[in-house]
Amino acid sequence: MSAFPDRARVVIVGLGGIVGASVAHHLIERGWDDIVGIDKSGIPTDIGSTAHASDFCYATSHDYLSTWTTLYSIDFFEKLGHYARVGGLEVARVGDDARMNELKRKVASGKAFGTRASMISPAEVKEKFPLIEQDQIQGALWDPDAGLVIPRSQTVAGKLVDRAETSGKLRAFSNCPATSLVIEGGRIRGVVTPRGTIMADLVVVCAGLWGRLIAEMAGEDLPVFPVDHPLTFFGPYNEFENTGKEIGRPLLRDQGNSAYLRDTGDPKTTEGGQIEWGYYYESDPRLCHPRDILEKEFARLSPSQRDLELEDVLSPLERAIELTPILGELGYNESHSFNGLLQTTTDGGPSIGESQKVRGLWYAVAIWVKDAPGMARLVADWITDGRTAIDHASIDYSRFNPYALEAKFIEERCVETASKIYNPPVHPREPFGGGRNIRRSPFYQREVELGGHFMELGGWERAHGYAANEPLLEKYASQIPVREHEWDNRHFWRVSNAEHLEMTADCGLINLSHFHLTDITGPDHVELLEWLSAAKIGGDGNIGKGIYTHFLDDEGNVRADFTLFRLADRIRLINGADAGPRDLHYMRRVAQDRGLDVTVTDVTEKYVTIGIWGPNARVNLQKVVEDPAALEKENFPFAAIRPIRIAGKDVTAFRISYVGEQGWELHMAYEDGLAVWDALRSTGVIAVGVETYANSRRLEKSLRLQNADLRTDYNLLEADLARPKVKEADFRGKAKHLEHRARDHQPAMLCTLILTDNLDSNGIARYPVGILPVQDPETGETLVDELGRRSWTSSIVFGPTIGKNIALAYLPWSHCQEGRRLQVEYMGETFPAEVAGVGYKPLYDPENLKPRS
Ligand SMILES: NCCCC(=O)O
Repeated sequence: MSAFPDRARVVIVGLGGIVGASVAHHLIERGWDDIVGIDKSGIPTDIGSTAHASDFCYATSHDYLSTWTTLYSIDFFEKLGHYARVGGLEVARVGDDARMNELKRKVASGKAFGTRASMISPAEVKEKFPLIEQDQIQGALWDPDAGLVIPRSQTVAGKLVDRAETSGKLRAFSNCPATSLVIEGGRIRGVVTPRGTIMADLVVVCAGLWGRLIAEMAGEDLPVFPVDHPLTFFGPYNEFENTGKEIGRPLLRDQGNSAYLRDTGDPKTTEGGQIEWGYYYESDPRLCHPRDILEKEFARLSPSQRDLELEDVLSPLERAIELTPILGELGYNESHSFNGLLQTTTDGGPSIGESQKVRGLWYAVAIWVKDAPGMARLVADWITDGRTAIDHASIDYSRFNPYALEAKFIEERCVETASKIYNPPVHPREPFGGGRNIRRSPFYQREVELGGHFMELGGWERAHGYAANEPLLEKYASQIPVREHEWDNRHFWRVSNAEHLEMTADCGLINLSHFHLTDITGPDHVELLEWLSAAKIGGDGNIGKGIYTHFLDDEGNVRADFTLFRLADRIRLINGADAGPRDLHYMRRVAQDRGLDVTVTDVTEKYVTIGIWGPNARVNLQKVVEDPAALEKENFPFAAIRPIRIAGKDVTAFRISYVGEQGWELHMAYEDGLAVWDALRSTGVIAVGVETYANSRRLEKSLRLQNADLRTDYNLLEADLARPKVKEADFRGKAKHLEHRARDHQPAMLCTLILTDNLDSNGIARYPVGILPVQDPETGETLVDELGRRSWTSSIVFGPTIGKNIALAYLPWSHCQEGRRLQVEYMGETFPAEVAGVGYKPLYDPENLKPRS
């Protein structure tokens, strides 16, 4: 063993798990050396979740990033000779139509993201998996590429570490916990261990179940929580003895019963042939704070394998025996069964990326085995290049607002996500029930009185529509279909579409208090934003203007989309609630890296915003402002910002529109908000729910949303957001952007699609939600562009003014023709679609005359 080092380029905390080992491997692959890995246990770990994981790899999911990371991992494990591609089943029991529909949706997501999952009949299931009672099921998803890491991910972790050590680029130290971090001037300097302090430029925390304890050393928290997960064993099961098969049968998921099953294969190649049956406590998840995880010497099996009472799982086990009677025939191996700890998280995603507080401290926590090599590849690329092969917004630790890193919130949300690991299916629009009412606008009580239908974003309670507007349903009945399919209608309120139409005919107020607001001040604030933004920011002519622009990454791809106010002494960035926190941390880091003297401050809770839009926006606003003439078209040009006064309060009015109508965003101090709301409502203008703003009118206007339609997977020209001219000043991504402009066409374009017919095979009109693969009707295959990127609906909604389902999707250049016929797949059925516009193409008011009226 090498001498204990006192310095390294990188220290990995938690090297012994599959995540730590994979990070070491990928950093080395990206050219890093002088890496030290430490682990509080053995290497490979004998106490972490890698030591007991079931090692499933199912790639098919509704999340593109996790499909990508799992497919990458499968390939990685297979190349190492450690993957059994036995295939995986997910069954729907007779009577469980919700599960059956979910499986069909999953197959569609698989087609969108590139898996080979398909639906198969009960007879086909029986053929693949003879242990099943065929009459218990109505169908199944079959993924031929699902499988298991063999013999265990723990073995792979050991092998990766051995290889890395052999390369001379990694030194590994087991039984060496991190006891504190050395942090100076907001930067990581090293890790303290009982064996000595290792100074380092970078520290990557891969400590899995104990990750929160390491984050605490940096004064921050991770939104993750270990949760019990019963793993039970039945045997002996020696059907595959001497067959040479590591694993004999496909994997079986029975999510309707919150359970799964697998065999452990040939006893000669494993620990003895058994069947593993696993379960998730979904009605009563049992969290275990990392502080309460036992030390090794006190644990019966290991700290992450906690004792299990069979009675706790008896009733789901009985249901499992109905499906797979063999479980009742084999003996229960009590001594080998346990509650394995796995990580659950507040939003289902891991915590990856640089610390919010300490530069050079990175987290890679809450990663399942199936994603570990893929996530490690992203981490290594991110650390090395500042970007990753696919957009990483959904895993970035910077995505969390401060309230989302508080203990109570973490616990509430983790309980909720733990209760939804398998069942019931999660609707794409499903709001969280826990961790609510964190942020309420000053008009919240008024909205409650109006019968607001609330969902949450960025901690804000947002009304998507108001019961008080239901009388409008009669007025617009012919334009607002009743959604007969429960799934299409879930978490949707028909009144929202009536509000949409009323705003179009007259005027409406929209509560936009959820905007994430960041003030950038200091001598270099313009220089920072000039460097980051594609639009020109500097120059006195821009003072008093609102500017819509983007941050690009070094590849010229879109990483942020927002408006900003160029004020005399500051820039205020107005951002989506979802995207804002990441952009705030990004600006701070870039300013620091470039040595700029700026202060970046989150002012989200200090100000609120109301939108007033519609053909009568001006006349209504003129009724309550102190100087009505100032609102006249000639006095208040489009995109201008002007101070106005309403109800004796100072308001910053911004003439802009995300809903394609005449009107303003009105920004004011939080404490002035209620008076302004009441004054505006006194004119008789209705409150319009945020559904119109965020979804229905947005898509009628072909407007793009960051983290849905805009991602770093596509460039600014593909998103059709490039300006006519490129600004003089240099900016991040400019060189690549110029290269993109020089092409005669882009590999793909973000297009507007309409569903030309939405009747399903039962004659029911459908209003699809979620991810739908976009296919060529000739072949039935999902479209793929020349860079291998697949086409799916990044947004989809019914537009009541247009009377059709409208979607946005990136299409390969070969299919970018207006009128081109396509199809989309939803719940096992295909619907004809058509390209309504290549690139940015509003279907409502295509000339954009209304906002400028
Ligand atoms: N803990 C076992 C994982 C099972 C699954 O991936 O469904």
